[in-house]
Formats: sequence, structure tokens, C-alpha cells
Amino acid sequence: MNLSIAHLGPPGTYTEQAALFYLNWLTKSTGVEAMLCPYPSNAQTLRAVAQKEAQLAVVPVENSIEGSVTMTLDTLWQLDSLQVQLALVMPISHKLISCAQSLENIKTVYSHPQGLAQCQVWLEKFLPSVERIPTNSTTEALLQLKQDLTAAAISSQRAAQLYNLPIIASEINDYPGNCTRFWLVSQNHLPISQPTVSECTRYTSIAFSVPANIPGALAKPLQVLARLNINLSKIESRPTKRSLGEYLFFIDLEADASQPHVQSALAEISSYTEILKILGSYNVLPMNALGEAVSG
Ligand SMILES: O=C(O)C(=O)Cc1ccccc1
Repeated sequence: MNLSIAHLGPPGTYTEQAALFYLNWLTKSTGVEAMLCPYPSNAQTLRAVAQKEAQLAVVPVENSIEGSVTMTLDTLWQLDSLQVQLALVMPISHKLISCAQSLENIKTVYSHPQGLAQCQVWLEKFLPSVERIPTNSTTEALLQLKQDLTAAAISSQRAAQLYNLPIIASEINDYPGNCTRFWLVSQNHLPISQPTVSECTRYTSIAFSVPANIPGALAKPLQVLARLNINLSKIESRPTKRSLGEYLFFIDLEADASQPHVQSALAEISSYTEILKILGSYNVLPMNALGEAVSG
């Protein structure tokens, strides 16, 4: 079967790089071929899988500097038929790409909001009066750079090579350990090859709304997890968008949903929640799984 993997485009995005990493691992370890399909936004990427235009999607879910990618969480909550199959954590090293003679000639900088946010201290220091323009992805503005010698974009080294554009400044992210977690998402019940690394922790991501804003609404589900000795690796709240002050909770557990004590925990939690969604149980694909480095 030839799989299609949806991701944020145009080609050269960090998300495409993560998708390519998975594709190469898949082909090397199982012989299954796959093709990459770029979409204009992460929400459209996920909808492509929900509508069966693509079998898989790779989406960014969390950055070590900027926190959760809220559009990904919100869209996963809205789309019922999707399942997280795998996580990938990729280092992100931003470059400033431009055809300008020097930094002094730059008037505008384009990037995905995450790219602009992850380099804000650098931008304030080296390009304090430059206009920052958010784009749908780090690669969306790259085709304009050859025409506009006063424009720059924050993107990856790989993108600079793909579009044959010069890098005018390197390592411009504010924190050197910058990395992003991506999720590989499929339709429910699609069996997907997962790395079989025995010592690797399994995660389960869940999301729930609570029936009312009352004392203990969040504490009760958390107490269940504590009592059953299930460790949390992340908790995030998002507005329900129904009324101000009402929240959904996204929680990552260090356990597999098929384990009996996790099944009991989830059954008990469902009695305290309004809607409970099990987003998936998955491994993290180690970035050395291919034996070759992938860097921004
Ligand atoms: O725009 C991209 O290249 C993306 O894939 C989104 C993104 C942006 C910045 C860091 C990580 C992911």
C-alpha cells in the first residue's frame, strides 16, 4: 500500500522534515513506501485525514520555548475520528534567510508565529525596527525573497537549500535547546508501524471537558491518576469556546491505555467528565532511529 502523509507546506517546513523522518524510518524498517502531501495549515492537514484524503498527518503539538500548538489541540478535539500513533521530537535551529546585502537593509521579516516567537530576543537585538509579518508556515514567504531585497524569513537550513537562498544569520533562536514535539495522526483503527523499542516509555494523551465549574472538577480526575500511580508528563487547558472561563483539559500520561490499571483509571475518570477523548497511545520515535542526524 502506498501511504500518503499530510503535513504543513509549502515544501521545506519543519513539519515536512519531521514527516520525512518518519517516512524514511517507515520505508527502511518495513519496506512500505509513502508520499508527502503539503497542506496550507495544520488544521487542513488534520482534516485531510479525517476526510480520508490522506491516511496520515504529521502536526506540531508542542515547542520547548513557546508551549502547546493550540490550533493542533483545538482541531484534534473537534475531529472525532483521529488517533495519535507516534511522537517525534525534533531539534529546531532557525536561520535568517535573505537576499539583502546586510542586516541593515532588511525592513520586513516573515515567519510562522512560532518562528517569530522563538527568535524574538534576537530580533529585538539585531533588527529592532523591522516589521514582523506572521505567515502560515516558515516557508510561505521564501519564494518572494529573490524579488524583495529588503525582506527576510526565519526558516531552516534545509529550506534555504531547497529554495537556493542565502542564510544571512545562523542559530538565531533565543534558546539553543529549542525543540518541537510532532504527532503522527491517523484515522481510528488504522494499524500503523510503530518502533519497537522495549525500554521506551509509552504515552497516552487524553482530553476532557468537565460537567460544571465546581470545586474538585479537575482534582477528581487527577486524584484517580495519582491513586493508580499513573504519572502525568503534561497538562494543558484550552477554552471550550462555549463561554468565558470554561475549559477543556489535555493530559499526557506515561502509560499505555491497554494496561488494566489505565483502563480502570479511564473508566473512573469518565464518570467525572462530560466528554472524555482518548487521543491515542504511542511511542516516541528516537531521532537516531535512522542512524543519520536531522537538524534544522
Ligand atoms: O512553519 C513550519 O515550518 C512548521 O512546520 C511549523 C513550525 C514552526 C516553527 C517551529 C516548529 C514548527
